[in-house]
Amino acid sequence: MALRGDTILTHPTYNKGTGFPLSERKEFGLTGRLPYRVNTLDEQCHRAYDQLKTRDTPIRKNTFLQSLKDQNWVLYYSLIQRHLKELIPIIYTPTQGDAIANYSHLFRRSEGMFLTYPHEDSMEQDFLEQTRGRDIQLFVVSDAEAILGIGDQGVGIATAKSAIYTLVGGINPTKAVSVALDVGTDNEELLKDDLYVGWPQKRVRGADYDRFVDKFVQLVRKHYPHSLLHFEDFGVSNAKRLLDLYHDQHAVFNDDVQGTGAVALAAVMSAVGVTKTRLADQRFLIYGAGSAGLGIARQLRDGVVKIDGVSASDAKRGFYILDRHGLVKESLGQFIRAGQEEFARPDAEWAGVPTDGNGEVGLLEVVKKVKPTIMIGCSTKAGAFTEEVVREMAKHVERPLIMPLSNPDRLVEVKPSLANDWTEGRALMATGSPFPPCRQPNGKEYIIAECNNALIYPGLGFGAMITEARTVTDTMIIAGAQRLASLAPALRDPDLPLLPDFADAPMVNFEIAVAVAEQAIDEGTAGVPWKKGEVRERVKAAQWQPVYRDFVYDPNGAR
Ligand SMILES: NC(=O)c1ccc[n+]([C@@H]2O[C@H](COP(=O)([O-])OP(=O)(O)OC[C@H]3O[C@@H](n4cnc5c(N)ncnc54)[C@H](O)[C@@H]3O)[C@@H](O)[C@H]2O)c1
Ligand SMILES: O=C(O)C[C@H](O)C(=O)O
Ligand SMILES: [Mn+2]
Repeated sequence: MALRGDTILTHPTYNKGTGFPLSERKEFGLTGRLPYRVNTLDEQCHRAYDQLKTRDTPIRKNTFLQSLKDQNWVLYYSLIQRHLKELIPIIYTPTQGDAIANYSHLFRRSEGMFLTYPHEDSMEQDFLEQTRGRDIQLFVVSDAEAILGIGDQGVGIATAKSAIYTLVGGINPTKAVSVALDVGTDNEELLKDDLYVGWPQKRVRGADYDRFVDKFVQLVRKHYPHSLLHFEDFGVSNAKRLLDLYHDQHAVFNDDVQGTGAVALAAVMSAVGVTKTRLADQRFLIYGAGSAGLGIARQLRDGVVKIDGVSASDAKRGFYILDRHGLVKESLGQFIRAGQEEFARPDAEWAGVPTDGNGEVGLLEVVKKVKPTIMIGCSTKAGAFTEEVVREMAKHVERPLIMPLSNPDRLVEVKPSLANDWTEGRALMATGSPFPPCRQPNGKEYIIAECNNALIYPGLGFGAMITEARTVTDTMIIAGAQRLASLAPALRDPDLPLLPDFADAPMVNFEIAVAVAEQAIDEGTAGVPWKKGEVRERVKAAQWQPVYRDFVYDPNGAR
């Protein structure tokens, strides 16, 4: 390595702080630059954790950790790895929502790559400046139009998604880049804010937007043909459309559509294990039919087909989806958005069911008529699953599965404690953000599974990346979901949570990566000539660990 002195101390990839051993201090010109004591990584983590504890709110803890990440990656990842369950909600959902919403005000140091619409002409040069000499395997890109459930955040960058890839999936952070595609914002608050750091113009849409995104995707394809391109929090009019557009060109993955679909399928498989029924026996109600809601609907439908051997048209009959205009039924016409039409219910089926003044059928009426066994929320509408709705559902089903998946936590369709009370502790539950356990009337504690795509996307992505998969197929995703479901605690004991705990997420995602890689090899999507039997060892060997590596000074070497 050719870096020396302050340059190495201010470079988060190489900095070890007081962790530099004496020999390296001498070699890199640091002896006079650091205090006497050489600390172990354990000691450094101890100190950083003590400092973190003095920050009294989640957002202050988030800022502290961000600053640590700007200084020393090994220390940052090692500290979080030691306190994974406590700190994931600080760096990721739900706190990350506040951090992104306040990005311009909390701003200290930029991280990742910013490709901004008015600089379109220099995009290739900008891209190459940021990636030169690097072996990039993963791009996590967002245009920040639909960040969690909090909407358009302009220049919000999905760095937390990348950090989770490292923490949970074992991706080397030097091989991952977060990219902000800044095409403006329609968020008036941001446009009026003098401190806003993004491009303060209305969002570019239509052909200009498509050209800009395409330019970026083609750069990824040209310079990193074997990388995985992960799309995050794009608006509903673009998410699925872009996924379909690039699906056959490159290994692309939309987390909100596919990651959420996969983790929801695993939770539902776990629940049907508890109720000893089949996927094909369920009546699914999905409330909020945007990127996530439709991704889940399609994934569950495909799961019913693949796992229970039912035809696609029969499988589809079990689905009822609702959006802003209530139940999606054929007569909604122009209000049916692309992707919803395949789930639209025939009107004849709803004859005689009470509607509002506009002929729309609301949630309560759908629950009364359909008697769903599963109700999933991805609407961003806090409290939409009211007491009346939940009690009505629980009247007809012994163990209703209720999954309010909207994030962050303040946007959940129903708080688990309320759903637990209203169903006398009978509800099986999984949420998008972490929630405390509930107490059932029999005195038992019920742990609420966290059904967040972070429980699966790091493994899905790693499996695709390591095999240099040419495309990410539905069958690879189902293989990952099935492996996740097989690890569900509820399958061992129905009183246990529907999904593994986040503390076990690294082990779980290792298994998911293996399953996805094996599937890619089986179906011929893999670009590497591996045999299935070697996958486990390959994945293990490729996982990055946050430990200090020895450095040798070489004035002529790379940095
Ligand atoms: N748990 C997870 O892993 C996970 C993953 C992805 C998204 N989410 C959450 O799901 C929510 C939706 O995300 P998305 O990416 O699908 O957003 P989206 O904007 O694509 O979809 C939201 C949908 O909800 C509909 N909607 C809004 N208000 C409604 C209302 N009052 N009644 C019925 N429908 C309504 C919208 O019309 C839209 O179709 C967000 O809160 C997001 O954080 C959770
Ligand atoms: O970011 C998350 O917590 C999950 C999901 O991708 C979301 O958009 O809500
Ligand atoms: Mn998301």
